[in-house]
Amino acid sequence: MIRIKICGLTHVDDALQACACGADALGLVFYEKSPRCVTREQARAIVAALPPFVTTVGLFVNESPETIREIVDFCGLDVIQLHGDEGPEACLFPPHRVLKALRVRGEESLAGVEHFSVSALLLDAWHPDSYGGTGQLGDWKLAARLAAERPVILAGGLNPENVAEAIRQVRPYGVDVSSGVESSPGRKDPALVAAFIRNARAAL
Ligand SMILES: O=C(O)c1ccccc1N[C@@H]1O[C@H](COP(=O)(O)O)[C@@H](O)[C@H]1O
Repeated sequence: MIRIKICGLTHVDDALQACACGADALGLVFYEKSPRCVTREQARAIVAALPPFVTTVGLFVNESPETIREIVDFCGLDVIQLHGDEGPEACLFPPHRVLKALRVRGEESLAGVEHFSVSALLLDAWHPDSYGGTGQLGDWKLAARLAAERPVILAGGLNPENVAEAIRQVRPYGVDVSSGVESSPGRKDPALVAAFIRNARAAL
């Protein structure tokens, strides 16, 4: 069964709509340079409004461990997503589960992945000017190779049109989408979110 994460929520109503469509996880971005960045207070209000059995993920880019722990505790987040240049030793937050994002640009981007003791690797597209949320398509061939060995969450440029084919080719543990289901940066389009989840579930 494919797990689906909708990332970059900034409003309670968008988050509830994603849950109503069957999202397994919701991502909240704590990176000031992102157009999807939320304050701790906004994130806490979104988490508090969610129904049970939905996993909340806090996304951080090169943030200090102390700040990450503070935010995770304050907001009641379930999972930590590290989407910057964090090395293996910076990905340990017991007892929290961690997703480490790798921005893939060729084979060498995956050198040393065996050193990451994380719940899953999230494979995103590489972009020269941005850490993520760019809508740039990832490398599905490399992702498929890694997904055969360990849990991989596929991200980067997914949308309702390509998500089923991506799942067929890569066979990931889960998929993650941000810009591909937006009406504008930070706001989700209800029809696109519904179509993304429907098409992902219909894959395979
Ligand atoms: O969403 C952002 O603004 C963001 C900023 C910094 C790092 C990661 C970010 N988002 C993550 O990027 C990938 C791919 O996004 P997209 O679907 O291509 O728009 C995804 O994991 C987002 O969670």
